[in-house]
Amino acid sequence: MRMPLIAGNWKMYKTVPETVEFINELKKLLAGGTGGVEVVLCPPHTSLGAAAQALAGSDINLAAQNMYWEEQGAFTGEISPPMLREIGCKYVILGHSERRQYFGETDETVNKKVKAAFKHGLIPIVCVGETLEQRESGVTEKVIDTQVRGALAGLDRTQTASLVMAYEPVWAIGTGRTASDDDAQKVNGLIRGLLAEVAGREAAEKVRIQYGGSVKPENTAGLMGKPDIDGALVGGASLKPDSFAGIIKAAR
Ligand SMILES: O=C(CO)COP(=O)(O)O
Repeated sequence: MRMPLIAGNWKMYKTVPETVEFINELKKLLAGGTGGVEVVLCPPHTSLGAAAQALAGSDINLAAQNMYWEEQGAFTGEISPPMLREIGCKYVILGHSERRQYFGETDETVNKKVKAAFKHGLIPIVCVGETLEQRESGVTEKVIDTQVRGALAGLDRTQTASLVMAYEPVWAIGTGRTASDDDAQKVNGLIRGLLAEVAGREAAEKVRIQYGGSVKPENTAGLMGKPDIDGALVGGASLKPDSFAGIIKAAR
């Protein structure tokens, strides 16, 4: 059985005091435990240290939203995998559509980052997803195929089995327009099939594949009821402790 994984991607929101306040509130809301659901918070880099301290002793894990692939060097403005490990991250989101769209990330750079994550003991949450234009022109499957194979090129089976995938259709991000449960399942199932092709069925069955795009407490249970949807990567609804806790509870 795959343990559901609910991750809150805060994007470029929350100062340090806001981060600490959120975590203290969330811990109260989840005082009875996370109920067999793995919970991950992905604050901006500036809040990671404070988040790690506030989360100490809880079973909530920490993720970064991005990183560079080199260990150190003259790369102004970048953060390395060992720096994320040192500050307490277990996961790192890689290849988010906003990184691809606004910061020039490609399947090649995502692949370098995925390999660097594994080298330094971080678990990548690899994001893939089509734009509205691509969906409407009928190339969703092709886009997902290219992104999945590109991101995972050169990984061994053990690495592939341990990563997390997130299907985030770009047209559903921040728009209030969620993919239907069936549409999300269709692409998540496609992703699992691709994982089986590149790493074998046994590895593919271990991978948690999240859905992301306007996830809210009200639509979580329907999505989670689908066989290949193993969690959610939540943006807007992860910014308030009560709605994020509502999603975690609905995923149980
Ligand atoms: O991009 C997302 C999570 O990474 C989804 O964002 P929203 O939940 O705000 O649509």
